[in-house]
Amino acid sequence: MKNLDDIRDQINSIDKEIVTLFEKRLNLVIDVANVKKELGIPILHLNREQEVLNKVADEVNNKEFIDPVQKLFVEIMRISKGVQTKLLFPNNIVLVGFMGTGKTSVGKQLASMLAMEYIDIDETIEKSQGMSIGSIFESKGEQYFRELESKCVIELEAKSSSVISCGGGIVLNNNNILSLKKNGKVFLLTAKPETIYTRLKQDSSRPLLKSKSEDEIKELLEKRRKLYMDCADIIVNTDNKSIEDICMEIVSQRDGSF
Ligand SMILES: Nc1ncnc2c1ncn2[C@@H]1O[C@H](COP(=O)(O)OP(=O)(O)OP(=O)(O)O)[C@@H](O)[C@H]1O
Ligand SMILES: O=C(O)C1=C[C@@H](O)[C@@H](O)[C@H](O)C1
Ligand SMILES: [Mg+2]
Repeated sequence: MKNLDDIRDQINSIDKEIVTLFEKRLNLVIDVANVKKELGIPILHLNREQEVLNKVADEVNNKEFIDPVQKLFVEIMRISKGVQTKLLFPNNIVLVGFMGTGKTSVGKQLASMLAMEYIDIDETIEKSQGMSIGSIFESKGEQYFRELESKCVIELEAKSSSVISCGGGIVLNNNNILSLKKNGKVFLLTAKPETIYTRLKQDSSRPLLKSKSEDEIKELLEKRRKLYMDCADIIVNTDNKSIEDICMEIVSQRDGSF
């Protein structure tokens, strides 16, 4: 029978090799990020992950280990992408815009694509209060919600390299925008009133839009238009675009300071 200590010694020495190799891999990942940055090459290479998974599967001797090896590489690539994006996106990506422009949908997918932390201000408030936004508006009033929103924004000043999806009314208090801009680039998502109406007509979770007509949406949008435009670093229209296309547009919009 094999000696347990001997086996553990072998595992320890393999772990040491893994650490050395992983560190080497991470350094190469950083090199890739720097080259991409310098040459302006798109950061995301969507087929690359599948190529790597196919390649490593070919390398496995015991075919029963293909699944665990691929799972390991999914994680290795997720961590590597996180290291790359920390370098390429040191700032937060802040998504603002009217209700239904897709801040939450786009933010979630963007964070996953770039392996960045995802923060949704509405969801953070709902979690901290143990109540839906509708219930907060109903039981405590809009002003109370706005105070929670501003408190949350101040706490987010400590964040970096995160995707932050704001609530639609974040622009109503300019101090919110000043805080978010300290560490972040503000992307304004836009959509036509008819698009917003179509996206949200079945959804009753937004107290300010409950059973509102397309014209009423248009009116509220007009009232807020200047606030949205004034805070935007980059504007991304979302009409007739898929969430994935919007994410790719945001990633490709980065500039030197981003
Ligand atoms: N580009 C898009 N194409 C089609 N449907 C979309 C698109 N973006 C968002 N939607 C849909 O619109 C609805 C609202 O989207 P989402 O919750 O992401 O908006 P939001 O900007 O976060 O709104 P809020 O300001 O209320 O937080 C969802 O049902 C979502 O699936
Ligand atoms: O535009 C707004 O004022 C709001 C948008 C939502 O994200 C929520 O924050 C809330 O429903 C208010
Ligand atoms: Mg949202």
